[in-house]
Amino acid sequence: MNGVKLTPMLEQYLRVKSEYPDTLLFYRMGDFYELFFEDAVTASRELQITLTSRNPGAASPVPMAGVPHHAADGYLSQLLEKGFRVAVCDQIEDPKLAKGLVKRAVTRVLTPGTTVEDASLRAKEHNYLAALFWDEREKAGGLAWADFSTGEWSGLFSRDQARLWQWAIKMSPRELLLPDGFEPPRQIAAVGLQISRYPARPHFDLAPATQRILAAQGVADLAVLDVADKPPLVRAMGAILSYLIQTQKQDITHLSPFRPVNLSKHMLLDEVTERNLEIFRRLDGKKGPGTLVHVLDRTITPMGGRLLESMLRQPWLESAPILATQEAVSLFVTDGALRDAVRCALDSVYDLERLAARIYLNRCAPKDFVALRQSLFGLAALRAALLAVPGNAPASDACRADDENPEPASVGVMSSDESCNVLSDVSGDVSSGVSGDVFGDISGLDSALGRADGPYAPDSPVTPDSPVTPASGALAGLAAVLAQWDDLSDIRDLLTRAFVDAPPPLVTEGGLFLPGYRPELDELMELTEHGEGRLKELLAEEQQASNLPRLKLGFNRVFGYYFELTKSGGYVPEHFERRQTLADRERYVTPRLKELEERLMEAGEKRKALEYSLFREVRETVAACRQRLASMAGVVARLDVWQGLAEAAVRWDWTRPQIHEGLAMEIRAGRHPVVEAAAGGDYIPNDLTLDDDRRVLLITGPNMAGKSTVLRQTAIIAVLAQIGSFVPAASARVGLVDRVFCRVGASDNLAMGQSTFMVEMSETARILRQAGKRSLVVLDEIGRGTSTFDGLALAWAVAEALADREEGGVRTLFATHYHELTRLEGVLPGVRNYNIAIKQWRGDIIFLRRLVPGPADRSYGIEVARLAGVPRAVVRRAGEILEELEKTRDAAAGERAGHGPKSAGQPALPGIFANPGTTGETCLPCTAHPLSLELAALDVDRITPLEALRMLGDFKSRYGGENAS
Ligand SMILES: Nc1ncnc2c1ncn2[C@@H]1O[C@H](COP(=O)(O)OP(=O)(O)OP(=O)(O)O)[C@@H](O)[C@H]1O
Repeated sequence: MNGVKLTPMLEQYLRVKSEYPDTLLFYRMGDFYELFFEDAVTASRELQITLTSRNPGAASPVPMAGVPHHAADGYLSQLLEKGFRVAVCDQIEDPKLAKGLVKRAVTRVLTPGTTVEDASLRAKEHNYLAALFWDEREKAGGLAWADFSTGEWSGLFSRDQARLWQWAIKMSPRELLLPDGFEPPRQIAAVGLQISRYPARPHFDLAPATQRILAAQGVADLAVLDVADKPPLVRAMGAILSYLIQTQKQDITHLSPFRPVNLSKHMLLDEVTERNLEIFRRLDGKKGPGTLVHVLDRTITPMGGRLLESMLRQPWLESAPILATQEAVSLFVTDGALRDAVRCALDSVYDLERLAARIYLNRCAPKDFVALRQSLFGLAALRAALLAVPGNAPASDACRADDENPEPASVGVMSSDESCNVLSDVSGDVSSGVSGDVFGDISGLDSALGRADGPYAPDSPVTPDSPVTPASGALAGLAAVLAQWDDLSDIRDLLTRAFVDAPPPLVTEGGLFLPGYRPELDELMELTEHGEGRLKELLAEEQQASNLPRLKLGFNRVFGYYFELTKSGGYVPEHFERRQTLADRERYVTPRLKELEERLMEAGEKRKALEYSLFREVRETVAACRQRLASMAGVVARLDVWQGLAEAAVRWDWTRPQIHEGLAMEIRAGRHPVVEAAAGGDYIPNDLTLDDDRRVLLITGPNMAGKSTVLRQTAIIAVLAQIGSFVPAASARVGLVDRVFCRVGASDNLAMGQSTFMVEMSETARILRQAGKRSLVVLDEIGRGTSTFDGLALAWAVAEALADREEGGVRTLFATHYHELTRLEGVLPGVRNYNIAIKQWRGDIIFLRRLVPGPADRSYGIEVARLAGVPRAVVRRAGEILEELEKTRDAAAGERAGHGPKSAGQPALPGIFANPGTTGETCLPCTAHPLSLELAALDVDRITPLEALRMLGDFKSRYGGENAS
């Protein structure tokens, strides 16, 4: 900037820019937004727009780049997508009236986490802005997140910083606010979260945070929001509000009531499990095909998609909402006509939730009202579809879309006829807003289902293992929804009367409203659109009244409109005022012509101004209905999720699982939904049971046999069951799961600054500490990332620690190539061997994909390598080496034991597995060392460092042998 001669305009620019140093400043000049200096260079590179200069030819030219203001949205969303923050500086006075330089000010700051424009949002995904605060002295922290585009917000308090970071990764916010100086772990950089740093004061300060929250939520006490005793969470929430106020330049009042995550009500799926189960992204980080959500998501509206996403992130842990959802899904499964009709109606419902928020925030364009109007017609159609259930045919015939889906063979719910009868009998309460469902109850359905005498009444808990039978709750749920239904017909009628079908993009240009909406506007429209006709009418009147058939109408810049007569003489009416005399003609005006002309001239401007004010009036009317809109958006989201889950169930032939509060899981003919979708009809289903006798399944089998698949399908079935979905199995009984841990051996996380093995072990440590009796642990080849002996020893110890618990082993599926582990069966309670069967045929192996009891005989790694196309010579050589290794192993075992056991495919571990003097029975530490038992029982999270030190001394003195002090 040195040497640049600053004009007043550039001085103004730099003054504004200095207040927004971390943003690109879009500076309004006429019909363009211009960027200068560094910003111009950046924008021209990122947006591929021309870089020019403000003062070409000057000694120090000022770089400049610009975009037309009417096309700014597209450019803004590109910048947001790339992670930039943009301050929009508008002219805040009419340039025509300005004395000197036009006043300008930043009217909003756009950031990736606060955007509300569709172009910068993904329809079926939330767009979270998050803030994390950690109080080092109190050892407690809070993470809050808000979707500004919908108004949903939530968060959690924890005394475990690692847990907060895990949640931060899991919620994957577009932007994360951190207090200055608070360093995030390296994972955060690796997962690509955008961090914005803010001074702790005043953004995270407790007192102002409290004030901001109370004002934003319209409550007098934080206790109402259940955060009064969670100061770090209050600080994080306060930071979010402060950031929103700062960027949006307006009060933030549209957020729904804050609901902290209630960990006791939801199944916990940490971010590693989500990743390993490929729920939202494949292991390679990509979205789309290959993920569970891609197979499952048959929702139609954005709200439905987002609700499904929330449900998958936090499945329920309580049976009531699961059963309620199952009931509703069952109804849509059995009644294909209803499902079709509802799908058809949903098709015309746009993103009601975000539309309502945009309108409320005054960030809407005319097209938003047209979309809203259409959505409200969709609401009426939706209600008609639901009401038509008793008659069945009429509503669905009109828009029956696809009959290709076969009905599922077995669904244990009532017939649609039975359903219909109940539909109109029961009323209930419909919760407001989509977010109402996400982390709390689905109150409409729950309350309808939780009838005092019903099997799912909240105070009649499902007893362990008691089967849950279908009930007529779905109809009650639907009836409850219908009883509270609001078509918003007043708003629909208003919008129908008001807006044309294809309004222009800008509110200031006019052309938005329909004739007949307001008489005064009609007049102006008539003038602007039919002004010429009016003039012609006046001409005809004058010609007739004065009998001047040769009278003409003309226009010039000096006089405007005029009448013209030739000088041939003759009569000139009295009210004609001469304006100009030419050689052969004279030009006149009349009072009526002047008045008409004035009205014509003004009409264009007046019309624009009137339309603008009418637009604002309509906006305010609709904004006042935000609560009703949000409430219906919630209803639509729920219906959409129900029908979507039903559609998936029918499409993939899934069944309704039985949920119970015991610990057993029985899956008959289970399938992995994603692998099945790819394999088509070739998928081979498997049975799997976890119960008291079979608590820890050790699954062996050749590479490629299908171990990981069966492991993950079980976890996925549990997740699906607990969101209330049907599951890919012929039948399933699922004992409620409070946490799923899914770890895959050699996941590479170099980018996160940890070695593969380190990552694996820290994840394993977390499981051993956190997994409880109700958890489901899925371990896929743990221990593979180190030397064989270390790996085997660790895998062994981990399996022991999970199986050998006072309250009974943790439900665990453990896939391993360490065949030695199979010896744990019969030694530790609940451990059972399974393998995935193969067949050998002419030296090749055939994968049968069947899970069968018993251990596998060996790994068949070399055979699989051959199948994979490893060159023959290498395969042959590997065979020879394997033979040598086995001979050495047998000889060594023979030396030590005389006749040691022939281990299955792995070298025995000296000193651990060989047991001299026995005849080949299992020789591992059948009973664990007392120290390991004590360690296993120790809850490290609950002891202080001092206690730990004391215990260490104690262990050393008791088990330290000679060296014990
Ligand atoms: N039940 C099944 N039916 C059909 N195909 C299957 C089935 N199970 C697995 N497959 C196919 O086999 C492939 C390998 O399965 P998977 O990764 O589960 O094997 P694995 O035993 O875990 O192998 P490795 O030990 O090498 O990790 C899958 O990608 C899938 O294509």
